Parts: sequence; structure tokens; C-alpha cells
Amino acid sequence: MFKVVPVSDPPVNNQKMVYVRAMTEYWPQEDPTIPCVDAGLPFQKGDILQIVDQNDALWWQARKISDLGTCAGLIPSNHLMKRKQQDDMKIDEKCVEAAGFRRSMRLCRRKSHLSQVRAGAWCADSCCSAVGTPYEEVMRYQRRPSDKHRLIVLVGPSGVGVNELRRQLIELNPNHFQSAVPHTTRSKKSYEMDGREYHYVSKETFESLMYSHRMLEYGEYKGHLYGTSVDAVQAVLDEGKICVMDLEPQGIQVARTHELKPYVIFIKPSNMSCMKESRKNAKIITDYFVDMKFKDEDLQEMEDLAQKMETQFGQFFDHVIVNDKLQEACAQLLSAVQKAQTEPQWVPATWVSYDPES
Ligand SMILES: Nc1ncnc2c1ncn2[C@@H]1O[C@H](COP(=O)(O)OP(=O)(O)OP(=O)(O)O)[C@@H](O)[C@H]1O
Repeated sequence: MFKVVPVSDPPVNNQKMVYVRAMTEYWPQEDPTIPCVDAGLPFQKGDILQIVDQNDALWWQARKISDLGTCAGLIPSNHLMKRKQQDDMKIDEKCVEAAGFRRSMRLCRRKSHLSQVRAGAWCADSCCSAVGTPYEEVMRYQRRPSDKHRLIVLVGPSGVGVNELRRQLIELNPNHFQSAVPHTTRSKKSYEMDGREYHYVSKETFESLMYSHRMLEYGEYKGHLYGTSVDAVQAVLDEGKICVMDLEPQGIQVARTHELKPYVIFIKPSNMSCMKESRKNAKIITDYFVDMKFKDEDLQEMEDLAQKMETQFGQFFDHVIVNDKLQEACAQLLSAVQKAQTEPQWVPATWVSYDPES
């Protein structure tokens, strides 16, 4: 049975329009259970959908907001999509593959301790999100000038230029952009100052932050713990500045809270031939060598990892920047960061209607 909904504005029957972010993808052609393939609406992770009708328990009608002029199409209801995901054994295969993500020792982040400790978490986190919430209800949010700034999160495969872009952005206006000061359990060096390079804390203090979920990411390196706390980010935001941080992608879900309202930017490598040209003088730091030149296999590895990140975490990316020419990427980053703070954006509905009492 179908209900035919004419394309109209305002909403039919004065129903409140519901908007959702697709946390998974859907291809009607590959779904043998859809009542009418031609009526199906294909969508990708991260697409924002306007739900036109959700009266049927199994099949909803929706439009993509990028294409509101077109007719609504059929999509599986929340309930049906969850059931499909649970039945779909492919999810398990993806997990096995994801669990194999390792940054090589050769092309390893300086914060390699983080990736090593958290590598196993990629699998668990991504699968939870896959079977947990097929659709996340979203609303338009526009930051008022009196509100704190949104946290800017940069994500990307190791070596793509996340740190370089963050550095360049901060250099443009250090009074406006700032990184959060990380915590460490290692002892302070003579030239360092508490609260400048790091917050130097005991293992007990660090662990209590970890267990009370106040660490956005953390890991161990040469026997010492390192991490970035929610409070360190808040301290930057409380000063009226924009906090810019890079995160491993599995940390995105931890950061996605009403308090931080992160805007996630994925930094992506361009194609191999462009990368070979733009990175011919670039240097990377590995666990063993400082200032190594990029090899072809490093660039290939970067491309592969970027693809996997997009497949697994693309639903969380608010914006994507291809980092080919550095100055262009930097200009794009500045513009995206400004838009995130001044223009309406889709965010989880719970961030807008947040009730601290509930
Ligand atoms: N668009 C670009 N063109 C040329 N060189 C670049 C570009 N982007 C970054 N680089 C250079 O590539 C190298 C690696 O960049 P960066 O350290 O920022 O990588 P990353 O993504 O932070 O990874 P890691 O955490 O492993 O260092 C640096 O030498 C940086 O200056």
C-alpha cells in the first residue's frame, strides 16, 4: 500500500518535518525486499534526508535536502533498517577489515601512541554506529554571536597535512585560533612550562579523567600517557577563541556532544600524480627517522587509508577538503571554519533541544 504525497510546501497535513542524517548507505537496486525498486530513494552516509511520511512501520518516504524539488522516494524505516543491518553479515566482514587498520611504523603519526592504543577501537565503534542508529535526527543550528564557538576537528590519514593545516590556520590569527593543551604523565623538561606545552599530571589524575570520559583521546607512548581532555578544549572556547584539534576518527563520536558541537573536517589526499608533484619536497617524521621524503608507497597507503576512513566515518564529516596545493587548502579551511561558526548547519537534534535536567 502506498500513500501518494504531492510535492508541496508547507508540509502535508501540517506535520512537523523531520530531518535525519543517514548514518548508513542504501541502494534500492540491491534490496530484494523493497516493494518497488523504482520508487526507492538511494542515499549515502551523511546525506541529510527530509522524512515526508513515517506512518508505515516498514517504509518511510523521504527526499534528499540537496534535491527537494524531486518526488519523495521509499526508504526503509528506522526499525526495518536496523533489522537489515543486524541480518547483514557484511557488517562483520567490514569489522574484520577495519580491525586490521595499522599505521605503518614507517609512516606513523608523531602521536603514534594514540593510534596504537586505539586501533582496536575502530572496529567496535564503527559497528556500534552501524547497527545503532541508521538515521540521526538533525536540526539547523546557527551559532549566536554570544554562544561559544564550535570545536573544529580535523581528521585525515597520517601524512596528509592535518598538522600543517592546523598550524597554518593558527598562524593566520593566533588570537582567534588555538589548539588545546594536552595532558601527559611524563615529567616536565627544563624549558617547558606547565599548561603551555602540556598539563603535567600524575597517572592517577590522568586515569580518573579517562574513566570519567573527560578525555577525547589518549594513548601511551614510551611508558607515559598522553591525551587531550574535554576541559582543555573548553578552556580555549571559554576564552572566546576557536579551538582547532586533530583527532583520530574513532574519537569523533566521543567529541560529538552538545557542549563541544564539533564541526568535523576531513582532510583528503588528492590523486597519486598530483600528490607526487605537490609532496616532492615535503618531509615526514617516522618513529625512526626525521625528515624522510614521501615514497610512492607512503602516498598509496595514505590514499587507501583515506578511502577506508571515508567508508567508515564519512557520516560524521561536515566538510571535506582535498589537500593538494597547500595555500588553496588553507584558504578552504579558513572559509569552512568561518562558515561553521556563522552560518546555519545541520547538527544532531539533541544538541539543539538539549535539556540538562533530562
Ligand atoms: N599541500 C601540501 N603540499 C606540500 N606539502 C605538504 C602539504 N600538506 C602537508 N605537507 C607537508 O607534508 C608533511 C606531512 O604533513 P603533516 O605533518 O601535517 O601530516 P599529518 O597529516 O599531520 O600527519 P602526521 O600526524 O603523521 O604528521 C609535512 O612536511 C607538511 O609540511
